[in-house]
Amino acid sequence: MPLRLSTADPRFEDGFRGLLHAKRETAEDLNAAVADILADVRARGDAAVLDYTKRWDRLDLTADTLRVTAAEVDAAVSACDPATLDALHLAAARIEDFHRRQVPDRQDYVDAAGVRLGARWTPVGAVGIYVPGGTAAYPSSVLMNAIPAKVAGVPRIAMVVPSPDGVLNPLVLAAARASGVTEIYRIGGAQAVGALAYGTETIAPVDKITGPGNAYVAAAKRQVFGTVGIDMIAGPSEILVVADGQNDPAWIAADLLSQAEHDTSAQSILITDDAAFADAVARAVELHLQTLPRTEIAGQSWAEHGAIILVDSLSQAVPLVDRLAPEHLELAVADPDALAAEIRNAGAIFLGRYTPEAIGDYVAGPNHVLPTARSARFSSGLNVLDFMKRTTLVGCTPDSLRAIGPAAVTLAEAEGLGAHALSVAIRLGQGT
Ligand SMILES: NC(=O)c1ccc[n+]([C@@H]2O[C@H](COP(=O)([O-])OP(=O)(O)OC[C@H]3O[C@@H](n4cnc5c(N)ncnc54)[C@H](O)[C@@H]3O)[C@@H](O)[C@H]2O)c1
Ligand SMILES: N[C@H](CO)Cc1c[nH]c[nH+]1
Ligand SMILES: [Zn+2]
Repeated sequence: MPLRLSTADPRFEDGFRGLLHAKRETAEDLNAAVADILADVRARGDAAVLDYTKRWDRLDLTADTLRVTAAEVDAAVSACDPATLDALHLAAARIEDFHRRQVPDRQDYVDAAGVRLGARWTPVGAVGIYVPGGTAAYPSSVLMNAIPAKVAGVPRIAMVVPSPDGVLNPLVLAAARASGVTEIYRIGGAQAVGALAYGTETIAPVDKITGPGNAYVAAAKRQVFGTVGIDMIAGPSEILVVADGQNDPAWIAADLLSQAEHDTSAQSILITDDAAFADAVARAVELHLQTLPRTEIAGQSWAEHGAIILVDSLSQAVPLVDRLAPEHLELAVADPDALAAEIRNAGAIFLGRYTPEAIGDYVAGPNHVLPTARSARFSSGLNVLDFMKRTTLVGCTPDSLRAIGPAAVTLAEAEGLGAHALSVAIRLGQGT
């Protein structure tokens, strides 16, 4: 049974702290194991990557077979069902269209003192995309990572995907082709992250690594941060549905299970103001679980991390939503815009009864790589700017330097930094 809570519950006062994912800590021994793998990859390059791939993915590669060839990608694309490829291309086109609107304009102006100011955006030079492949492969996640990089203008997009026992999902390779990936390596885990960060004889280092993965991948991304940039540490999926009693319970139950089926630690929560509806959703979840394919994962997730919260009125949902800061928020209510306007913290909001979260996972257009574990309080989903850098521009003339330079000299002297003061003053004819 998932947790049943109401406003009468004493835990309501503290925002149901027990529901928050505070326990998702990486174990120290896992961190140590990952540090060893990274150090080994740094020291031994390809040889270390090949050893770990043999050990963890049961795949005996050589430096020559690490990279997936263009002919293999051709064969994979031919092996895909045409209708599935059509769906993939529709998704890719919609995702690209949405992300194109995020490309920033160059900003340039001359201020009142005559100083030229501005900022220019340049793409990251090389990006590594991690595609998890141990137990489930997500072609949609390839699109969501690679397309914003392509739209940003990143010239080199290197993808890594583990190939346990030599098996690669053809649709993952088709997605790579559809989204502008320039090279693919059949490796995974911490060793793949290390290869992308430090480079090996075969794999040139990248500047930034994005993409989800298991605990080893997440720990490796944390440890290489600084050597390279990373996007975020995306944890298990989360869905929070705020629904009134006018919804079909079977629809809402399916929505809750859509994220529960990702992972046994995924979190699915319903907040409603209708007790009879809450009961009906709980029953509908049990019914769906009898027929769905990933029922073991979804059932465990729902039992251990599912919750139904009964509130007196839906306005009481607002502070709870903000406190839980969910990755995905569905507002299945009559006026979703009014409720959305009240909410500060959510990775993505799905408005109205006809907008299931799953539409955003695949074809809506916005990115499905979103902040989890309450990080929507301070961060946003993956986007084009994650693949670009902003460089500010300043240009003074003799006159504009004369206008603002003396204040810089004064502040430099106040900080006791003589060379700073001199480098301005000397141009004003004041230094020696
Ligand atoms: N948030 C998202 O958008 C999103 C999308 C897809 C997947 N995911 C998550 O990604 C994860 C995928 O995990 P996965 O395991 O299936 O694939 P994975 O590709 O992340 O990990 C597989 C690799 O883990 C390494 N590994 C396994 N056991 C190891 C050990 N004992 N020591 C060292 N390395 C080891 C191996 O190198 C293997 O190649 C899941 O947690 C899933 O929820 C998240
Ligand atoms: N919902 C996941 C992110 O939390 C992304 C995904 C991929 N495929 C299906 N769903
Ligand atoms: Zn999903």
